[in-house]
Order: sequence, then C-alpha cells, then structure tokens
Amino acid sequence: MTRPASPTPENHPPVRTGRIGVLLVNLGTPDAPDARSVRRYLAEFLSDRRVVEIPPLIWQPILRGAILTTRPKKSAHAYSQVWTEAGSPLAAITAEQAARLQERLGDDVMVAHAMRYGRPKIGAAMQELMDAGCDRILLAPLYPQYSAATTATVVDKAADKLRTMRWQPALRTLPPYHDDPHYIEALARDIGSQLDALHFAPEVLLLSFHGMPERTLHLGDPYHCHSRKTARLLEGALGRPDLRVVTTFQSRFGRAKWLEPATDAVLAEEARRGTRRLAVAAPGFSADCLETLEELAIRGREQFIGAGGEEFAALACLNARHPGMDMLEALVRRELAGWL
Ligand SMILES: C=CC1=C(C)c2cc3[nH]c(cc4nc(cc5[nH]c(cc1n2)c(C)c5CCC(=O)O)C(CCC(=O)O)=C4C)c(C)c3C=C
Ligand SMILES: [Fe+2]
Ligand SMILES: [Fe+2]
Repeated sequence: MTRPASPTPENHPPVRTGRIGVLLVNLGTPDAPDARSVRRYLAEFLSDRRVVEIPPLIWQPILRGAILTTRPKKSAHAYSQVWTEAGSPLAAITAEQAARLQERLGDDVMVAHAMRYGRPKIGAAMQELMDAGCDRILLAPLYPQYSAATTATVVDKAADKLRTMRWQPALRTLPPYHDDPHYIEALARDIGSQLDALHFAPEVLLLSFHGMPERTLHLGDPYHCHSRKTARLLEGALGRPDLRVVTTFQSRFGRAKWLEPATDAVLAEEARRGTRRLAVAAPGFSADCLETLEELAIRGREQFIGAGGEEFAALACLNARHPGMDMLEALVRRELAGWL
C-alpha cells in the first residue's frame, strides 16, 4: 500500500480565498458580421436541443442542409446593419453591464460575463472566477422570463462544467424576475422617460417579446405566462390610460406555429386599422441586439410605415443605463444574502 503523498505546494489544490463570483450570462452573438462567423454561431445555437426540440436524426440534416447554407448570408447582412465599433451590440452591452455591476458591488465580489453560444464561454468564465479565488458563484442568466430555451440551457452548460470538477464551487442561480417589483419599476421608469422624450405622442405602445414555438406552452414552459404577466404589470406601472398597450411575439423561426400575435403582423394591422403613431419596446431583452435593432427598429418601422403608419419609435432596452443597473444590483444583492 502506498500512502498518499502529503500536500506540497506542487500537488496541493489551488487556494480558494472565499471570494464570491457573479457570472452574468446572455445568449451570445457571432464574432463578426460575416457569413462564416454567423454560420458557426448558428450551428452551435440551433444544435442546442433545448432550443430546437426536434430529434437530431431529423433536425441535423435540415440544419446542415437548407438552413446553414442560406441563413448565415441573410443574417450576416442583418448583423452588418447594427454592428458597432465595439462589436456586436449584445456583446458590447453585456460586457458593459458586467463592468458597471463590478463598480457597484466592490472588491468582495468578482463579476464576469459569458455567453451561452459563442464567446466568452460559460465554462471558461467559471474557471476564471475560481482561479481568482471564488468558491461561491451566482449564475445570473439575463432573461427576465424563464424558458427552457434560454434560462435552463445556461444552467445546463454551467452544470457541464461542474461535472468535470473534483472540487466544485457552491452554485446559486438567479431566479426569473419577470414579475419582480425592481424589474417592473426599472422598465416603467426607463420606458416612461423614453416616451416623454419622443417628438410625438404614440397612440399605441407595442410590447414585443421574443417568440417560442406554441407547443412549448402546452408542454409546460412558463415563458408565455411570464411574458404576459410582465406586460400586465408594466402597463399598470406605466399608468398611462391614454396609451393602448398591445403585447406581441417576434422572430418566428421555422414552420411550426409560434406564440401569437406576431409582432410583424400586428404592426401592419395597426397601421391598416388607422393607428398613426406607435412606439415599440422589448421588455424581455436585457440588452439591445439584432432582434431589437434590426428586426424591430429597422424592419418593424418599414412594416408599420409601409402599411400607412406615420410616426414610429423603437425604444432602447434597459442596457447598462441607470434604471437597469439599479435593478440588476438589487436582484444580485438579494441572491447574495448570506454569502456577502
Ligand atoms: C428555434 C429557434 C429559436 C428559439 C426557440 C429562440 C428563442 C429565444 N431567443 C431569445 C433571444 C435572442 N434570440 C436572438 C437571435 C436569434 N434567435 C434565433 C432563433 C430562436 N430563438 C435565431 C436563429 C437567432 C439569430 C439571428 C437570426 O439569424 O435571425 C437574439 C439576438 C442575438 C444577437 O446576436 O444579437 C436574442 C437576444 C429568447 C429570449 C428566446 C426564448 C424566449
Ligand atoms: Fe432567438
Ligand atoms: Fe430575428
């Protein structure tokens, strides 16, 4: 029998200093607005079985065939219309949210960010936190409304990393915050001040949430209910009886039936029925991205104006501005209770 070697600086596990890590996670985005980068991103995203719930034997040939040969070029064009000097808006804004949160939380906490698809990777970001001495990690998927396709797949990915480790950190996850007063108040403050700054008074405020296949609702995914509840609470908190608030779902993908009503159809329908001035907000997105800057602000405008509308505004997401950062700080501090 050999006795285990006594610990030496060489074989001793790295010291963890009891620091707390916070990992903000969003969806992810391509590295560049070109077809190759978009193809790599879409291949990873659309191969996630939490996102497309079709058996791989059926889905992969469709994905590798029709979709990845045509969509990357189209999507790359869309991305190129919203790309900034700091890169993809979603990447730049998520990084800024992490930096702002770090300033607010101080040295006891280390804040990092990661993306579910593309970079920075969740596993690598967790490793960085642990290498810096964190033995407790709060995983914060930046999705107010829970869905298996977003929140759950982030937790799955973090669990994949834990699975490889002998000495795991303690892990907490930020619960969905679709009805949290901090979130509703941040949205009401932020959307309210953006509405006041418009040069016109909208008749309709469209609240556009990302869509999901309708089937997921019947399978028990709370996403649709969470979105509806956010919309109802936000309408109450805005307190603008003159404004008609309409909730829609955007970004339909594939042939299955998606949640309705669809944003693009309602934009055209509102204009045809006589609405002249409309504003659209996307409360489910914590950062502006392709879906808000291109699909809503560019194509949405064309749909509304093209059908007879006169004034159109796409409002900004909470991003890294004050109301949103106040909310994020409050939500994170609450989850860190007992750790801090
Ligand atoms: C089956 C397809 C898709 C499901 C389900 C889905 C759910 C879902 N997505 C978001 C948030 C975002 N999606 C974004 C882009 C995007 N989404 C899909 C498809 C599904 N999304 C695709 C193919 C794309 C890529 C762009 C394109 O080719 O059209 C983004 C923006 C990413 C960016 O780089 O800016 C976000 C954010 C949620 C919240 C959600 C379910 C609730
Ligand atoms: Fe999406
Ligand atoms: Fe889209």
